[in-house]
Amino acid sequence: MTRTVITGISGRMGSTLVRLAKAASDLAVVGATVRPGSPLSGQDAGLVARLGTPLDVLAQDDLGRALDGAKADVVVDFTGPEATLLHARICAERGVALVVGTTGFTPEGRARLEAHAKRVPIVAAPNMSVGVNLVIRMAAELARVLGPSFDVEVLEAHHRMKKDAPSGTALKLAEVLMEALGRTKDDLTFAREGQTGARPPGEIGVQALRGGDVVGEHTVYFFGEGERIELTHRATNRDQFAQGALRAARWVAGRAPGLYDMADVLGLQGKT
Ligand SMILES: NC(=O)C1=CN([C@@H]2O[C@H](COP(=O)(O)OP(=O)(O)OC[C@H]3O[C@@H](n4cnc5c(N)ncnc54)[C@H](OP(=O)(O)O)[C@@H]3O)[C@@H](O)[C@H]2O)C=CC1
Ligand SMILES: O=C(O)C1=N[C@H](C(=O)O)C[C@H](O)C1
Repeated sequence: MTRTVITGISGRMGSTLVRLAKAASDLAVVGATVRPGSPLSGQDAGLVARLGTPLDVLAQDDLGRALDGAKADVVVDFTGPEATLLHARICAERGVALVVGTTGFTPEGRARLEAHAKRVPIVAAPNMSVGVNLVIRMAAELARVLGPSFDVEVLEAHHRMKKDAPSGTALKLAEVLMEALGRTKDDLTFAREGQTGARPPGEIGVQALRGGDVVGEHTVYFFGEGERIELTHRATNRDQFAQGALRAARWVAGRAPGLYDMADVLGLQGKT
């Protein structure tokens, strides 16, 4: 049984995680948190996560308090960069493994996460869906085989409430495409406007759409002469992200300290 604490349980991902963890016979939800000062603190986690039934675990507005006496194996965190870094510090101090789905870290924030991962095992991935992680690998393979004569563009679409852009997944796609094509960050173009001139060879475009209730869509375009390839993933609900995160939670509990990603969890070997 993997004893699991879930943070941010009133959120879109937090509430999905509570529902799916409760339904899993090999996971026990032993703690849950909401934002500091939230009026939901002290209420039953099942009700806060809108399950309609109690969980017999009280939501706390502090991860330290949620961990007290919980004997947790792992914390699963989909909140925001600042909260996640605080949670990572608490996990490092307490020796508890962590799964991070949060996106939008600055390079400095990412470095702080790496520092905490020297003390405890952390799985961090911008997208926990198994399907998306396979798409990421396929994108790299297509780029390698098609080569520099194809123009590569990444397009993502998300709901109107998303706080960061481009999505963490789009940035990860750009990173693996860059590596596969031998390009650098200087080749990334995040928006176009005005007299841009002809598309420079080697450019990788990354564009973001926001609106409505779009759960998450990513397309990598390979534009060639006389043909074009489009590699698309569309999420129609959040369950696959949460199932991937719970798979990571089972996998990371008891591992050696280190920063892992979903490729490690899924056993995907070799270069992306
Ligand atoms: N890796 C993946 O597969 C996926 C990653 N994501 C990422 O996960 C993150 C969350 O997304 P989403 O669920 O849509 O966002 P939401 O805004 O719906 O949920 C975030 C929750 O975190 C809570 N929160 C904020 N600060 C704290 C804190 N200090 N302690 C506890 N709870 C806190 C918020 O509380 P309040 O409501 O009071 O503000 C909110 O309930 C984003 O970074 C998103 O990009 C999303 C989907 C998949
Ligand atoms: O905020 C979201 O909703 C999502 N964020 C992740 C990202 O930034 O890549 C993953 C998913 O597409 C949903």
